Amino acid sequence: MRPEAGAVPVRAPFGERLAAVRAARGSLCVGIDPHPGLLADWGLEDSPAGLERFSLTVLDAVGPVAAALKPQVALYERHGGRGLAVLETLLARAADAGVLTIADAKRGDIGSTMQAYADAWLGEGRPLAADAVTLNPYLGFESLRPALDLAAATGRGVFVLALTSNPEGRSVQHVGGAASVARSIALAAAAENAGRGRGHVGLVVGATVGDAAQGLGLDLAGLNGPILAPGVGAQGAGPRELRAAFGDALPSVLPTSSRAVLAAGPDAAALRTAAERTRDELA
Ligand SMILES: O=C(O)c1cc(=O)[nH]c(=O)n1[C@@H]1O[C@H](COP(=O)(O)O)[C@@H](O)[C@H]1O
Repeated sequence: MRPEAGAVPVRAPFGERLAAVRAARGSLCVGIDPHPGLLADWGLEDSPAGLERFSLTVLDAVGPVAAALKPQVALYERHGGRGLAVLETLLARAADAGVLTIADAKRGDIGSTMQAYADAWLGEGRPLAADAVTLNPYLGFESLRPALDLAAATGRGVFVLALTSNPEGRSVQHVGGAASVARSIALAAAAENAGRGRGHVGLVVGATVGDAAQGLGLDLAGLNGPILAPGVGAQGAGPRELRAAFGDALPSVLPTSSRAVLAAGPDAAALRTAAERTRDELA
């Protein structure tokens, strides 16, 4: 059972919990992206019932061999309230099973509204609260303050977009050269984590970004927090791309793959094997 809203959190800081899970299960994060085409491939309807079967199958098959599961919330939102109810069920079942969840919601808004997003995705006892949430800093890193503070207070984490895996990201994130937008986000995240054992403020840096992090002077090894690296598999990144993108910071990286692992379903054993193989190839 989840604690009531307002109850004192009992969990350890997110960075500590993540480190413990990684030591036991490795570093792969598997995205749960129930695209209509994948549901069809699995013989499931594009409906809340299909979504639930898909989500819980991935949880049971992959949860025990992954560092975290990352549901992409748009693929639940497109089913309206019943889709969000499935996401709620998935998050609750994962919490009961001791599987860490990162809600890929990419939220970001002016401070007063950000407070509501923070409460929705990180608030104690809230139905959609995950262990961590992805955040979009386009309104300014400091606009994320409610989520940064609530995550710290509740033992949860955030992953702030810095260098995204899509080619269009550079038109915003690389702007400024030596004082790039991406570097300013990385510096702000590192400042949040300073003085903490293992920081709760992570960054999103795509596995596909090549040498952009070094080129723009991002000190990823000095972040003192986790780095979510989507782009493994379907977007073309593998072990070589991860090494090139992260170098010394690799121990902090959670390589992240969705479609390439999910395509192995619906058979649970095949799904688990695909996740283990991906994890071990990247280790
Ligand atoms: O925040 C994310 O998760 C994310 C950031 C990013 O830079 N690139 C990126 O692909 N993602 C998400 O990661 C997942 C990638 O899925 P696959 O390409 O199927 O592995 C999708 O849910 C994306 O929305």
